[in-house]
Amino acid sequence: MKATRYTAREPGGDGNIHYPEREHEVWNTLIERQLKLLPGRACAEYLDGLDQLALPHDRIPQLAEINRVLERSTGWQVARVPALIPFQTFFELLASKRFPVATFIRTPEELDYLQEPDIFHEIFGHCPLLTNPWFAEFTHTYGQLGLKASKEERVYLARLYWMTVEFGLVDTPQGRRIYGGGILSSPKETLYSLSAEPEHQRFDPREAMRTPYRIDILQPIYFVLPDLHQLFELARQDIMAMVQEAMRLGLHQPKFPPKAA
Ligand SMILES: C[C@H](O)[C@H](O)[C@H]1CNc2nc(N)[nH]c(=O)c2N1
Ligand SMILES: N[C@@H](Cc1ccccc1)C(=O)O
Ligand SMILES: [Fe+2]
Repeated sequence: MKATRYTAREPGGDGNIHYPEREHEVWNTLIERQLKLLPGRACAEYLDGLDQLALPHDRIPQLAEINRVLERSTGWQVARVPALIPFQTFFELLASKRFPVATFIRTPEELDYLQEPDIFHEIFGHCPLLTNPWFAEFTHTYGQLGLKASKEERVYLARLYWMTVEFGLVDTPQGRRIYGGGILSSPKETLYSLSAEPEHQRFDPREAMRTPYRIDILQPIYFVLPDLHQLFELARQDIMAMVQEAMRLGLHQPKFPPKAA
């Protein structure tokens, strides 16, 4: 696990996390910037979830505020974690309808894009869609499968997650839209993902699982769902059989340069 450059903050005696003013300012800059960019770029289900969350602009929200909305809509909760967590913990959380939130926020220098999932990524990027029953069911099923999966199967499942929940796009009658939380929390990747620069492929679960990725660059390829309900359909199919097929067919060549050592 890559060492994180950030330190997650813990709650004080009153149960609240006390962030310094400069960190609330990063949140404010990020949310104001993204709220200008996302109309016409984020999918309707995400924007609906964002309305339900009614996130504050002037401060980093407390996890309890998020939980009140998630509890009411899909029964999900957010769970405070220190940073990137191991697969085992990650799948245990998702399998119990808890989403990991690392309680640190990026520095102004990394505002447009950072390699680690900070609180803005987890809350602004992922939580709005966790108010959507279909998306919540897919994520819950995914966690349960991950828990039962072998080490090698988990690597294929991670690619499926990466190409959907993290970096997925969806075609809609109004045009191509973003649903992946990893894009929605990055001003830079929001614009880049819908541009002609990256490759766009029609979503196929096996192809997604065969496609290697790096977490420290803008993605070279995005998979596009014909509609968001397809994720719900996928949760009802035999994903582990698709994992076996992807393993048998093997990995595609990486579309990115090897990571500088
Ligand atoms: C499967 C997924 O892509 C990734 O590997 C997991 C692992 N650990 C994580 N840890 C945190 N805090 N947040 C995440 O989104 C993830 N994602
Ligand atoms: N790159 C995302 C954060 C992220 C890190 C790692 C995995 C997924 C997303 C952002 O800048 O907001
Ligand atoms: Fe994420």
